[in-house]
Amino acid sequence: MIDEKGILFVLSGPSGVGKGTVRKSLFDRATDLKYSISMTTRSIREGEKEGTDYFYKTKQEFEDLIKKNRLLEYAEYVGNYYGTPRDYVEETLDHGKDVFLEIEVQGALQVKENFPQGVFIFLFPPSLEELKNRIINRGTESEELVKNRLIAAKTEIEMMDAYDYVVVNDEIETAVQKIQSIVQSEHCKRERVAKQYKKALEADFS
Ligand SMILES: Nc1ncnc2c1ncn2[C@@H]1O[C@H](COP(=O)(O)OP(=O)(O)OP(=O)(O)O)[C@@H](O)[C@H]1O
Ligand SMILES: Nc1nc2c(ncn2[C@@H]2O[C@H](COP(=O)(O)O)[C@@H](O)[C@H]2O)c(=O)[nH]1
Repeated sequence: MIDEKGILFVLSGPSGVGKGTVRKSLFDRATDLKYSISMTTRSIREGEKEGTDYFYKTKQEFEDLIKKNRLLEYAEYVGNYYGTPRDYVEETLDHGKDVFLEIEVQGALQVKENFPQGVFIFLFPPSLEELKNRIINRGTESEELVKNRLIAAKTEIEMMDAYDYVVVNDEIETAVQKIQSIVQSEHCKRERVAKQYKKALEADFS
């Protein structure tokens, strides 16, 4: 059967590289992508909203979700849990809609095991110095947390080869356009495969 499910796109990259900024700019444009809102145990930041940025959970609530297998993937990242709701992603893909995840690397690797047909994009900083400046200037984390996130960034960058695409986030506009191009070309690839499959089926039955 021709696969009519949606495509799963996964965006990762070190903390402060600009994943959230690029994703929001992508979603501000006309897009058919559906964003999967994650669950987290981290505290809500000023300006964030429950159900828009995250679903905020206690540690106990999060561990219950893990036990009940309600998460497609989850990871402990710099002292907090983060995870992707399984039902939302599976149901949306089954309805033929594309899903976009913005998650860290350990979680992305778990997703890759279950969805090898997914499209994995790594957002890379123009330089490590710029990465550090961005996370410090965002001003949302204490000095210690910034330090821990930068330590995690090193390990994350080492895993970059596991991704299908690397996009450098120098100019936001350029990075967003590149991700839009990736989305379009992945659709074209699948259309081509579907056409080839259809042709082979017709030949079989003629
Ligand atoms: N291309 C860019 N040029 C300059 N500044 C940028 C760019 N992209 C993002 N920023 C800024 O860098 C900071 C970090 O961006 P953002 O919060 O989107 O990163 P993130 O990768 O989502 O981080 P985290 O993983 O910690 O949530 C923000 O202050 C944002 O405004
Ligand atoms: N494995 C997962 N990682 C996630 C998920 N949602 C967000 N994240 C990533 O966590 C870090 C920290 O996020 P922050 O909002 O505290 O700055 C960042 O890399 C996010 O992309 C998820 O569901 N699973």
